[in-house]
Amino acid sequence: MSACLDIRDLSAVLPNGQRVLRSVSLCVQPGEVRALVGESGAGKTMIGKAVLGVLPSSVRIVEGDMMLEGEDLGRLQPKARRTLIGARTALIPQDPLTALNPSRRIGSQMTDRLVRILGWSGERADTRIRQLLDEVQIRDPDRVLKSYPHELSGGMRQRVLIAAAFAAEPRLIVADEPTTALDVTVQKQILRLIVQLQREHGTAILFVTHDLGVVAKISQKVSVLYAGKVVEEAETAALFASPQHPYTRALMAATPRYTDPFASLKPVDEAVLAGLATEIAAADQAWRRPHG
Ligand SMILES: Nc1ncnc2c1ncn2[C@@H]1O[C@H](COP(=O)(O)OP(=O)(O)OP(=O)(O)O)[C@@H](O)[C@H]1O
Repeated sequence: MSACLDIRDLSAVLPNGQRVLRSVSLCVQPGEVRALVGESGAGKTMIGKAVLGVLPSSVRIVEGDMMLEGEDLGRLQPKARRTLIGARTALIPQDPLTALNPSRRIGSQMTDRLVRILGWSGERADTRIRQLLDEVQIRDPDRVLKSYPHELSGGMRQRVLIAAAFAAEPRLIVADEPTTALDVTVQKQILRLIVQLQREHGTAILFVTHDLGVVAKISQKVSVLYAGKVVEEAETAALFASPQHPYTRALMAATPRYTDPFASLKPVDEAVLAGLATEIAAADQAWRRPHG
């Protein structure tokens, strides 16, 4: 069986030649949750955007392959690629408010993707959306479907977007810090909901987070990123039991009680960061030689 997502040696650069992704490789099996963890600017969101085909125009992929259920995305024509990505993937974004159009009712926004991208009838889309609203425990679907985004709480808006993401039965969901913009009390409920739906639907998730506590709760495998480079990947339990890379250990040490959302973060050890900078500079130099 092919992997759900197989990224090999993916490098992306800015117009000035700076690499924002450095030979990234990772594989997500069907139904598996893979966490991408790292500090701000590590390139977690960039990987998600590369998979969804929505990289900023200033970022150019210069090397590597991305296979979605065995289909090589790089070999497809742009239209075929968009269709494939639209049918097989979905996004749960970080900020539900900015992800929703403020001037349109929730109902039409939720059915839109099913009707426009997947060609479903309005009736089929409406039935499916109501089914999913029930799964995300929204008990008054009529009111929610008629509401505008600002009329719902942050948690409700994220429930709506989770329902929309699962509605078309994607094979892979990119969840980009889906609880970060929410109140701490709501974060746990939303995380629990994502796990529940992920298990019930057997969907693979690429879960972007800076929070090791979330990694421990949600994922089976984890890639630790720094400066666009995967510095370590492992089964989640193995990573916590025995982190191999000095940066992973430093990241854990910087979050002493990483299961506690109220624990204060400390800066990552500077000597470790200096070592990493040297490692990355050497890798960049070696990479530049054949790439001009
Ligand atoms: N639109 C853009 N154009 C150019 N560079 C960008 C753009 N967006 C992000 N970057 C750069 O790409 C690198 C990776 O950014 P990315 O947003 O993927 O990090 P991240 O790990 O998701 O961080 P955060 O947790 O802060 O979202 C950073 O150096 C960032 O400055």
